[in-house]
Amino acid sequence: MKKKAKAIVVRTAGINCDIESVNALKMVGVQTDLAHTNEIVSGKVKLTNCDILVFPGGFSYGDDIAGGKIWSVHMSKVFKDISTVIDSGRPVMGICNGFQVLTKLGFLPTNKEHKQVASLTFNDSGVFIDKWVKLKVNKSSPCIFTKGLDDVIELPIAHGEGKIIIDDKKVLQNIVAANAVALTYEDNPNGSVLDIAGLCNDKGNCFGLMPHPERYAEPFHHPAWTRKEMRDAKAAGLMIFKNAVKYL
Ligand SMILES: NC(=O)CC[C@H](N)C(=O)O
Repeated sequence: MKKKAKAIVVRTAGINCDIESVNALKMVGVQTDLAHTNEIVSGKVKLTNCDILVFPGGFSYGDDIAGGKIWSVHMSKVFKDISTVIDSGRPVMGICNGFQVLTKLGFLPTNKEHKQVASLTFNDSGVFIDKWVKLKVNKSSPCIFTKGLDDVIELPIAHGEGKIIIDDKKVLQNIVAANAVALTYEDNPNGSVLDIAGLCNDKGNCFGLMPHPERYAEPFHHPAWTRKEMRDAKAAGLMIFKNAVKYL
């Protein structure tokens, strides 16, 4: 892509990782607009005008009903525009609360009817988990965001509803067959089926993940950053954003 890529980061009441997501995109050279959900629903901001679309993490509408539920109802008013962006192959990422939204809208996992076939619900432990975790990268996945990452990366998680549940065995089979599980937990902290931490669509351009890549955009974001090897390490979270640009 010759011209500077343009991204839209969507925010709404209760979102708290929007600025970090904007920052990560700017760090990889993307011109990024932060748009409120109301501006998008009213038509003031058109989602189809971006090259990269990000739904960041947080506690939209206070996690009322379920994490991401109310936000997904608002975003369903521009369902067609989100579909257009995804179907055209542009990178779309839902981080944590954003992943809950993409799932509740029926964009993840891939299914032709865009029905909700999965959900993210309460962690098995019943408590909010906030810690750094090790994640295995599925090298066979079509996910454009995880290309070239190390076999195992570290990112922080911070969620109460990170357990992905999928009842339909066919959906599970399709996910496995398509290598849609791009990231798995080494030590499943929430009880997710298949240890899923990150899931992409069949084409690999739409990606939802519970860990927070925007919170590891600089080596010093890592808790062990004062150790020489970590100071020199590449921040895995930033690589995920960089991959979106590389793909364009
Ligand atoms: N950090 C987040 O985006 C968390 C998502 C949601 N509020 C949860 O607790 O599950």
